Amino acid sequence: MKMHQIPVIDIAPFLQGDPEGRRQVAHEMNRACEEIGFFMVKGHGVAQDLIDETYRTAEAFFHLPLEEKLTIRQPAPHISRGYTPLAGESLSASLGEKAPGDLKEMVDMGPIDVPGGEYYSRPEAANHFEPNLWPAQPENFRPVMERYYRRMNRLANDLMAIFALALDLPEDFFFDKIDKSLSALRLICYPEQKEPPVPGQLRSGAHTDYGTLTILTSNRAVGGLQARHRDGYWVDVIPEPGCFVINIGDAMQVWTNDRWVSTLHRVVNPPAALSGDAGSARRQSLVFFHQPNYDAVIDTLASCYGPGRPKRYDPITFGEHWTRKWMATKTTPAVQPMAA
Ligand SMILES: O=C(O)CCC(=O)C(=O)O
Ligand SMILES: [Fe+2]
Repeated sequence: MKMHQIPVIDIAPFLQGDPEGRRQVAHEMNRACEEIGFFMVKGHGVAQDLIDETYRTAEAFFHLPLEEKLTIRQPAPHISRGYTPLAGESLSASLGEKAPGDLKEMVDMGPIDVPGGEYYSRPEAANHFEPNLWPAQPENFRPVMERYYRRMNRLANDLMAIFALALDLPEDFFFDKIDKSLSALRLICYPEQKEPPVPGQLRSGAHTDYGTLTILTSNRAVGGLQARHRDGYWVDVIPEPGCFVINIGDAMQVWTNDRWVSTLHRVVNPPAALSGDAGSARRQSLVFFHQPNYDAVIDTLASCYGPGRPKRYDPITFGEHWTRKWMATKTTPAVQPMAA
């Protein structure tokens, strides 16, 4: 059966530990990852209050005047921290497709609770552990975002254990590749569109995510997320209340030699008739990109290649893969830096 909709998977039977339930959850996830690379999870155990508080805190930040938001502006293109104003990134450029900047503004945060030490100061670690930039307003921004980041990391670790089972590996197979993860939390606001987009301009251009998996929550505004099925058509990803939308990223596709698909996705513009209608066209999302350690080598799993099925990818460290992708997407700044 083809997946014309994104499947919903209840992971409670996995988290509760009953062996039959664990196998069933892993089986469903394998199917979703083979066919469409997207699924929704329920039974994940994350408190709705935490999700709501994080969403509201992000919303309060985006409602601040631009000058205020620019106080934590991304310091340089190679540093994935801080605020990026409208059209400051073009995601389709990560796949070599030139397009105008995406119609979104965002805040990027990286690893928290970094212990420090030799591993974190090697030349290859450069840029991956930059300090986060915290705004003065809203006042609770930092504790809320740190709490959300930690909880998402825990959920991602649970999902990676399910992925290992789904690939017939020991449950802890991925742990030493993600225990110093480069995961990133990104808050995105796609404002209502008062002016029509220029040709080729989307809310987010078509791209794949770079890491292992992405955990997304968003409102249900029109002008939403679409995932491209392996058979070539676009499927609307409509979030179910209480569920997270999960998609897998490039690292899983390389590890599995294309058995699992790092699905192309994009965020489309709202219909012109709704332009300027703030109530229904503003989209906001909280996106947690789970990403391996910078020195984790992403190399095809032994079970995914062999006679008649050659390796399709050369091994690469995650740090190198991420840097290539990230740097390709940076556009010329749309807003001039403020005068000193
Ligand atoms: O905001 C969304 O729904 C998706 C964003 C996304 O795909 C990304 O930033 O990688
Ligand atoms: Fe994405």
